[in-house]
Amino acid sequence: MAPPLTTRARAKVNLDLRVLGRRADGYHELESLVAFAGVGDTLSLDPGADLSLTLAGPRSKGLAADDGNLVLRAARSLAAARPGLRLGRFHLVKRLPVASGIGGGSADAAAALRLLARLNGIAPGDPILREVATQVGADVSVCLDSRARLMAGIGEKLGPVLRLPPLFGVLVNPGVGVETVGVFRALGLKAGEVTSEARAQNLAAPASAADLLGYLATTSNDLAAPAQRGAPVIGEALDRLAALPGCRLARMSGSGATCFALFDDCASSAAAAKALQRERPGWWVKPTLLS
Ligand SMILES: C[C@](O)(CO)[C@H](O)COP(=O)(O)OP(=O)(O)OC[C@H]1O[C@@H](n2ccc(N)nc2=O)[C@H](O)[C@@H]1O
Ligand SMILES: Nc1ncnc2c1ncn2[C@@H]1O[C@H](COP(=O)(O)OP(=O)(O)OP(=O)(O)O)[C@@H](O)[C@H]1O
Repeated sequence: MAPPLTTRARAKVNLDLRVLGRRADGYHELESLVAFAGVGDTLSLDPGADLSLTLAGPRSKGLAADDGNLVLRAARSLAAARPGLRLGRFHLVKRLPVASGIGGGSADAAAALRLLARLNGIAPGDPILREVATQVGADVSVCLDSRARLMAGIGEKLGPVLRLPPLFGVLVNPGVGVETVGVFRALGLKAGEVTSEARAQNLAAPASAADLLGYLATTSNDLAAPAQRGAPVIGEALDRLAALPGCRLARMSGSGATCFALFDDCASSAAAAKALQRERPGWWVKPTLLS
């Protein structure tokens, strides 16, 4: 029997996030520099006639392997677009906190599309993958190849891949689930309202980590304030991160509650993660390279 096909579903980190306005359909136009972490879920696919999903892993509790799971939603959407698509049994090892601003579900959906593409001889660059990804969720498209780049529109417009200098990060989730829809709503924008101009379209890959940190210091995450109003513990996570020795930047990712901090080297990020985990044993704390 052939071994199952396997892929990683890496966490997405929004290094910055500007909300530019709200479209007539209610979705928000964004501009965000996105990077990917070394930590993630693992998805495998055992080819077979019927589509199914099983779950395991430290973060699978509370997540259902039902039709609402983004792995099955992505598979069904691709099957609808490609009649006759070969399917199979998916197995997801869930390590990323659910509803946490690091796109775990989106990464899983993108991973499902990659595995089905491999099984069915669909080329990674086939436009059908991008089309289906965009239907499944705003973040799924950027997770298809999980490379650092600028993301715009509602998440469907992707800039060229950026080779970022290595970033030594720590990811922290203070244990609260945050629903993306509520955070966007809390911005209070009216349909059709424009709040700011696009700014970063011509962003070139920064030559050094210092250049990138310099750029990031001029930006922010516009969703942090509304997310913190709903979940004040996010403010505590940001304060704890900022107080760690060697922290160069502490910021929330996506719609929260996961926050990240950046350090100059691997030893500093590892020491910081260890110290924070000791201080807050109930929080999810991961030192990781962002690229
Ligand atoms: C905040 C980010 O994580 C930044 O990367 C993403 O924009 C969110 O992406 P996502 O979780 O894949 O979002 P979806 O599952 O497509 O949308 C969830 C809900 O968030 C709101 N939403 C999402 C994306 C967007 N650009 N504008 C929105 O207003 C919509 O109300 C939508 O119903
Ligand atoms: N495989 C999956 N993994 C995680 N969440 C899933 C999955 N399938 C469905 N969901 C549902 O999707 C919603 C969003 O989960 P996810 O973990 O992707 O949020 P997120 O990290 O905030 O995403 P983003 O950063 O893209 O906004 C949750 O309400 C969750 O119940």
